[in-house]
Amino acid sequence: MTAPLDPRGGGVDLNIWLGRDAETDHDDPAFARLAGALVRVQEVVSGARPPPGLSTEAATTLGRVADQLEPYDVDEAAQVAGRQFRHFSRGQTLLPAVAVDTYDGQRVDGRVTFGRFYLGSNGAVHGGAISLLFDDLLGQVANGPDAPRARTAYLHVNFHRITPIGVELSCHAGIRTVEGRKVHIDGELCHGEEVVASAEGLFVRLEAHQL
Ligand SMILES: CCCCC/C=C\C/C=C\C/C=C\C/C=C\CCCC(=O)SCCNC(=O)CCNC(=O)[C@H](O)C(C)(C)COP(=O)(O)OP(=O)(O)OC[C@H]1O[C@@H](n2cnc3c(N)ncnc32)[C@H](O)[C@@H]1OP(=O)(O)O
Repeated sequence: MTAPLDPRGGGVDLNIWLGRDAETDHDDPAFARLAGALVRVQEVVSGARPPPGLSTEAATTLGRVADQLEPYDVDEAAQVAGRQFRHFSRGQTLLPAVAVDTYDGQRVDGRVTFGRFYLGSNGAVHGGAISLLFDDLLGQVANGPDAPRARTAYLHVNFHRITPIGVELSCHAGIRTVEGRKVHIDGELCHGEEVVASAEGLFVRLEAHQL
C-alpha cells in the first residue's frame, strides 16, 4: 500500500505559512498539477516491477512527454518549478511534502510521510532524503517572512533510529540563536515519541552583493 504523498487535511503548507503566498507572479496551477503527476510517477515507478514490455512502453510514453516539454525550457528567473507557493513542495518534485501544524516565526511543527521514492533500503528512508528534509525545513525557518535571505553554511544530521517509509512522522525546527549574520537552527524528526533523526544547521544571512 502506497502512503499518501499529499498530507492535506488539517495541516497547513509551510510555504503558505511563511507568507510567500504574496509571491504570486509565478503561480501556475496547471504546472503544479504537472509536478504532482510527476511525483506520483516517481512514487509508483520506485515501487513497481512491471513486465519488460510494459516498462518499454512506459519509457516510450515518458520520453514523448519529455520531448513535448523540452521546447519550453526557460532560465531560472522564469522557472516555475519550486515557486508554486500555494502547493505542497512548491512544485519541486525532489522535496517530500510537509504539512505544517504550527509556525510562529521562530519555530515550526509539521508532519511528513516519506513514500517509496525515498526508500534507502530495508524499509528505511534514505539518509540523503532526511538531510534534504532538514535543509529545506530549517532553511525555510531561516528564510522566514521579513528575514534577510540566508544560505546553509553547514547542516549536521544525526540518524538515531531507522526512519520508516510510509508512516506519518512529525518534524520540528526552531531558531536557537541569532548572532549577527549567523542563525543557528535545530531540527527533529520523530516517529511517535521517538526522535529518529535530529539536525543542527548554521544559516548565514547574505550581504546585498550575495543576493
Ligand atoms: C540558494 C539560495 C537559498 C536562499 C533561498 C531563499 C529564499 C527562497 C525562497 C523560497 C525558498 C524557500 C525556502 C528555502 C529553503 C531552503 C533553503 C536551503 C538553503 C540552501 O540549501 S543554500 C545551498 C547550500 N549552501 C550553499 O551553497 C552555501 C555556500 N556557501 C556560501 O555561500 C558562503 O560560505 C556563506 C554565504 C554561507 C558564508 O560566506 P560569507 O563570505 O558570506 O561569510 P563568511 O565566510 O565571512 O562567514 C560569516 C560567518 O559565518 C561563519 N561560517 C561560515 N561558514 C561556516 C561553516 N561552514 N562553519 C562554521 N562557521 C561558518 C564564519 O566563521 C563567520 O563567522 P564570524 O562572523 O563569527 O567570524
